[in-house]
Amino acid sequence: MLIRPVEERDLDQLHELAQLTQYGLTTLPKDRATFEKRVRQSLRAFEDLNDADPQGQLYLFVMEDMSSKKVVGTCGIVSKVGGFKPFYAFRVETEIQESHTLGSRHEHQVLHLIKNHDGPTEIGSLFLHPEFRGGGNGRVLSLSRFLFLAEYPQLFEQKVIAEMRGVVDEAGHSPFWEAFGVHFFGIDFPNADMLSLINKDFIEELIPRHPVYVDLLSPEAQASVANVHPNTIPARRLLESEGFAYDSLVDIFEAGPVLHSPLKDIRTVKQSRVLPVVSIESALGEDSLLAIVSAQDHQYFRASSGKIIETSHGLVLESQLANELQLAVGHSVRFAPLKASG
Ligand SMILES: CC(C)(COP(=O)(O)OP(=O)(O)OC[C@H]1O[C@@H](n2cnc3c(N)ncnc32)[C@H](O)[C@@H]1OP(=O)(O)O)[C@@H](O)C(=O)NCCC(=O)NCCSC(=O)CCC(=O)O
Ligand SMILES: NC(=[NH2+])NCCC[C@H](N)C(=O)O
Repeated sequence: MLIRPVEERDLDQLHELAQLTQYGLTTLPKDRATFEKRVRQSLRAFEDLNDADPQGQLYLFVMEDMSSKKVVGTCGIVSKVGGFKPFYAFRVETEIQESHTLGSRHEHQVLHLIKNHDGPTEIGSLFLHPEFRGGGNGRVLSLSRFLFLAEYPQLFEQKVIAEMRGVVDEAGHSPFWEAFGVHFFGIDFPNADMLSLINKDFIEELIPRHPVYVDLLSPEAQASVANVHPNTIPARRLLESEGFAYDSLVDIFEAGPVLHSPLKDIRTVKQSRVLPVVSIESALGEDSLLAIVSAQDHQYFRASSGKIIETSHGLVLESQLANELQLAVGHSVRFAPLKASG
C-alpha cells in the first residue's frame, strides 16, 4: 500500500469510492463536479510546498494498492478552517440550576454557537474501501498525514482538529437533525450536509440566534450528541491513540464530536525522526520495528508501512518497503513506530 498525493488520473476511482461512503462524510461528496473541484484544489496545494501560509489549502492523499494499482482509500488535510467564512460548531456547556424552595438541582447541557474566523488545521476525508478494512490499513492511512504535518509544519496551524462523522443512519436520517436542524433549515440532512461544502451562507442566514437546551430534544437526539457513526468508531480510536481528545465542541448538523490536539503533541509527529537509509534487505527478523515511513525528495511525498531496524548509522529497510517508496541507500526518510509502545 502506498499513500501519495491525489493525481488527476485518480478522479474516476475516487468518485467510485465516494459512492460507498453512505451519509455524513461531508468532504467526500458523491457529486462528481464537486469532487473534481477538490482534486484540482489539492493539485494546486501540492504544487508549492515551500512558502505557503496556512490559508485553507486542501491536501488530498490516496492509498494505492500497488499490486492492482487500485485506489482503495483516501484522507486529507485542510491547512486552516475559518477565514472570511467562519467555521461553525456548538460548544456543549453544562448549566447548573438550583432551587432552595423546591430543594432541587438540575444540570442542563446547553449548545452555544461558536463562529471561528481564525481556525485550526483540520484533518478529514478519511475513507477506506470496505474490503480493505480491519487489517491495519486504516491506521497507516490515518497516520500518514501526521508524517506530512511533521515534515511541513510551516504549512499548518499549531492546533489540529478532526470533525468526526456523527450518528446518521443508512437512509440519511440523523436524530439530531430531525430534532433540531430540520426546524430551522427546512431541508433534509443529506442536502444540508452537501450544501455546506459548496456554500455556507445558508447557515449564517438560518441558524438559530439563541442557545439550544439539549433536554428539549428527542432521547435519540440527546444520545447522539458527541457520538460517532458506527463505521467511524475505528477512525476515532485511531485519533485518540495519537493523543486527540474531545473537548466540548460538536458539529451543528449531526452533533458529531470535534477532536483536537496541538500539532506538536500528536504521537506520530512527536516520535517521528529523519534518518538516512543505510541498507535494504529482503527480509528483516524479530529485532525489527513495524514503522510508518515517508519520503519527500523533490517535494514528492509518499508514505507506507513496513519493517525497519535502526542502527547507529541510519535505517535498514525491508526491500518491499523500499520498493514501494522507491528508495535507495543514501535517501533520507521520516519514520515513527506504527503504534505507541507500551
Ligand atoms: C476509518 C477507517 C479508514 C479505519 O480503517 P480500518 O477500519 O481498517 O481500521 P482498523 O485498523 O481496523 O481499526 C482502527 C482502530 O480502531 C479499532 N477498532 C476497530 N473497530 C472498533 C470497535 N468497534 N470498537 C473499538 N475499537 C475499534 C482497532 O482496534 C484499531 O485500533 P488499533 O490500531 O489501535 O488496534 C475505516 O474504518 C473507514 O473507512 N470507515 C468509514 C469511513 C469513516 O467513517 N471515516 C471517518 C470519518 S471522520 C473523519 O474523516 C475525520 C477523522 C480523520 O480524518 O481522521
Ligand atoms: N458535519 C460533519 N460532522 N461532518 C462530518 C465530517 C466527517 C469527516 N470529517 C469528513 O471530512 O468528511
